[in-house]
Amino acid sequence: MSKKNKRRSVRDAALDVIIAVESQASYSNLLLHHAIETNQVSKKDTGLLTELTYGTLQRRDALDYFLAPFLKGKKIDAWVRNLLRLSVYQMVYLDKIPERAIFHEAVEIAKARGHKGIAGMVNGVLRSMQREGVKSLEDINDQEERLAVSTSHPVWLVKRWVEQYGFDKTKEMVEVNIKAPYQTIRINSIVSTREEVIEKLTEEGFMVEASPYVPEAIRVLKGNAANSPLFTEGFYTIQDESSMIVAHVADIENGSKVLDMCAAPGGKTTHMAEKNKDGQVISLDLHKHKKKLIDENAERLKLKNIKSYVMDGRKALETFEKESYDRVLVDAPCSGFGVMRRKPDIKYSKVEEDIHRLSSIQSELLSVASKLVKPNGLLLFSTCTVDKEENNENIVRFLKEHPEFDLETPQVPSAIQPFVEDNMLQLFPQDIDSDGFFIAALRKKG
Ligand SMILES: C[S@@+](CC[C@H](N)C(=O)[O-])C[C@H]1O[C@@H](n2cnc3c(N)ncnc32)[C@H](O)[C@@H]1O
Repeated sequence: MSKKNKRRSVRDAALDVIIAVESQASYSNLLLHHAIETNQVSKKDTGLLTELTYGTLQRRDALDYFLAPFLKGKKIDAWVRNLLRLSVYQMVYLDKIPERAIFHEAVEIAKARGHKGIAGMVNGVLRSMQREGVKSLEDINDQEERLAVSTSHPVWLVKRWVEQYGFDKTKEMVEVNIKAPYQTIRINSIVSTREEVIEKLTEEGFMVEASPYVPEAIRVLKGNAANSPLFTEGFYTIQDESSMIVAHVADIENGSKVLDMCAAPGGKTTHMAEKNKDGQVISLDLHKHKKKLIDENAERLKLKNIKSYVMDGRKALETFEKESYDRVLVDAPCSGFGVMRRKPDIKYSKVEEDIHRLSSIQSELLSVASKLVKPNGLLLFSTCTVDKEENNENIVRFLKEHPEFDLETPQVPSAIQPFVEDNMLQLFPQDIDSDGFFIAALRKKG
């Protein structure tokens, strides 16, 4: 079969990704990447595929709110609900797609996946919505609930954030969370400079600019940097700007012994290894398939000073010697509320109980890490989440239980300094238009 024959309509491909995300088969970014890589839609349609998939996932609750009066509690299959969501997303939020094209595609997909009866129902719902218009979000009286539905965040999470950070900050955050993120890359300082990479990518037709916040970061405004040969040749790594700040805070002296306890896929391990050419980085991860990602990244970036192990960080003391590392990083498993822009499924899969469970794992990892740091060494704690229980409160408790540590002012790039508060860095996604992220640096007394 020729490649052309294998191609499917862009909306059909988007629907598959949305259905798989809902059934928790995988993360949206991985599924979307797979659909593009396996050439399911033509190159020119990849932008639309991304927009339809992310848009529908990002706005799920608002779309359900618009659909509810037309479904009148009718029981429908998950794929039909998702087809309706996909169609309503285009009707309400995209103005370049003619409604007749949306209806036609929806009916064709419904016929192909179901039968004529379902196609008729889908057509009926969409045409009624077109005729009668959608319900206003202003009809929701409670302002926190309105904010939650209009930006499709769980109500409990919006209420929790309002309590922790106030209404205005929460509003800014949830509004940014539904905007498309752009890609950023971190140059490999061992093989190149930021200027050289910018020049080469521009020659290849990418639209890029230097990050105003992180010295080794480049923002990719047009194009997918994973498709450039420079990526395969190890000139850079795809990584969010917020994540890059960790290696700055680690303040590594070349020749140090570094332990990264939760290291896969190796974003921070490789960054720290680049800053520690004559030293060593030991990288642990709980999962075998993830350790492989660390090794692949180290090889691609031509870094020889990384040694990885499959290991539960909480058991690291059974293998590694006490007080033998200059730097220990706990880039902990977390609720991931800072990366909802790139992984919208996080909004629908996490429950409040996850926060308590994760916070206690983080605390266990910190406790083990504290024993592995040398006197005068630094213990670094980071998460890609926005939640006080997982972040600030873990650090405050740690300091109470470990008087041998002091909380140190984190050494962040100068443009990030305004965001440091009480010697901890909690970045919100709206701060530098990047992932929400938390970092604390704990110095073991000499
Ligand atoms: C936030 S991610 C790390 C991202 C990584 N530091 C980077 O910059 O690319 C957390 C990682 O911790 C791993 N993990 C979860 N629990 C762990 C544990 N008890 N010990 C070691 N690794 C763990 C997960 O498999 C996941 O890869």
